Amino acid sequence: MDAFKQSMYDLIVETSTNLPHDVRRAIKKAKHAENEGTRAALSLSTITQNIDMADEHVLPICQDTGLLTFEVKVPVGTNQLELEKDIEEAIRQATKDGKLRPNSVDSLTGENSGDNIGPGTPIIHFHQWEEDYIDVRLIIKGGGCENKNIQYSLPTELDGLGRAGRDLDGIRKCILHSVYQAQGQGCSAGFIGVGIGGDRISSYQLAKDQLFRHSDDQNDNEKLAELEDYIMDKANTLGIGTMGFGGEATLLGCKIGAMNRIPASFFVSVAYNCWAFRRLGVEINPESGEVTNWLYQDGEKIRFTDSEVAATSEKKQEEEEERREVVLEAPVTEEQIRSLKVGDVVIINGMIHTGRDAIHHHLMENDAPIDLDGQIIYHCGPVMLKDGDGNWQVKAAGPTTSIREEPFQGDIMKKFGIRAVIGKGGMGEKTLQALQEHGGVYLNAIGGAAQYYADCIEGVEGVDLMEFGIPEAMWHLKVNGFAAIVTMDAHGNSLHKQVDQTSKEQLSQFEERVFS
Ligand SMILES: O=C(O)C[C@H](O)C(=O)O
Ligand code: SF4
Repeated sequence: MDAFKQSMYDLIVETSTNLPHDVRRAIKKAKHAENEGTRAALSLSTITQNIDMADEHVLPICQDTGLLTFEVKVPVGTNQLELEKDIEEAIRQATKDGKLRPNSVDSLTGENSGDNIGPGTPIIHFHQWEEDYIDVRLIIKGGGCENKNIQYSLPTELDGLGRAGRDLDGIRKCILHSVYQAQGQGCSAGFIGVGIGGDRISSYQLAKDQLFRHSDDQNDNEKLAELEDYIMDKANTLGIGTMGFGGEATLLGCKIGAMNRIPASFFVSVAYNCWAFRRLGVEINPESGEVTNWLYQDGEKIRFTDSEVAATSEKKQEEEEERREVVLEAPVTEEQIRSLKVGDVVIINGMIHTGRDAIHHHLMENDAPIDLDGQIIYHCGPVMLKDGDGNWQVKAAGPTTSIREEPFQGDIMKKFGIRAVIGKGGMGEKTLQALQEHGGVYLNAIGGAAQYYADCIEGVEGVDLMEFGIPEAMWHLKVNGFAAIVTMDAHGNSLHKQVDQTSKEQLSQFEERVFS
């Protein structure tokens, strides 16, 4: 590999496996904000444990290694075509090495290109500049948080906040609303980049550009600096918390940029990024292709397993939340499931089977490749690699956003006798009703904790429907000590519904004008 290609490979691997120092600082702060002993605090501990594991094993922090987006600044006269080729080669290699999940899928046929290269993937933006070095910034942003991006066209009416007009106060309302609507589905606590003005496209681009700002920088624009502080303060009172379990840490960072617009349009765009905020940058010598400086790595690197940081929180919970631990092993009976309640922690041993979008779609029309009676389905698209002996190894395996399966989940559970599904972010009314009728339960795993869960997987016992590609196939996994929390039970209770309601009530307290 020549030097530039190697530098790009290093950038990709480092971005996927090692969170930048500024992001680590923000997560540490959140840990101190959470009340000790709560679900949110325990989930944050899993997250920080996962961050350290990914770093130590040089494996993906989250199994969704996202859409790779490069922002490249080059001295005038640099051959951009050469750089593009090298970046693509580096991506191919990182995919082969299990540092990236094959994530590039044909939008019409569903076919996975297998190497992360395809029309539109990766995204590479080149810009020329007057400096004498190359600056490459990379963000790998997963699908769950990308789906929670939102764009507002002002004036508009907002749930809980009323009318948002074409002024700073209307912008304020949109941003607060964007955090509320994301709930836990984008693996909160999250970071947001906000773009004001432009057209629909440039507004979103500006929002994403904000994610390249340093987490602890100060906005040059006084009004926007004030708004950023206000949002950080108020969004963290919404009570959404880690993974939407309720809690004190909902937003880890807020960066806002503004540009001109044309008189008839007024857009506010929000790019939501999960806690697994994977973005890094390097400065490169254009002659040698070597890295001269790593960006976002100033200050000390926080390692969460250090005893001082591991002590979760400064705040003590007044009353310990009641928590029951139940061990489950498939096949699970209806009686076992009906005995579970929201808040119980379930420890799973034995077999679980992955199934996400393509599998759910398939199962609506077809038979299952194995008997699913009493079984547990895991909404997960893992990173898998074959070892030297041709055996599959799990490299990363956290949950995916479950709500996408809402139209199918209840029917599929009933059709095949499935008793439990594990996912993240919760599901809706249709599934909640089916859980009640059929005797089923929804278990929430911690989003992004891909190393933590991969560690619970003792073996891969087989795979079906490989034609859907690695993330979408049905993997049969033997697990030991796989922990998840009951967030929807067979008695009509849903923690997600409850947090949505309370956070909406909280949101409505911010209806009054603040900025004139
Ligand atoms: O695709 C995945 O594995 C997860 C996705 O990023 C999600 O948050 O749903
Ligand atoms: S699973 Fe969660 S942490 Fe991973 S990319 Fe999706 S939103 Fe981010």
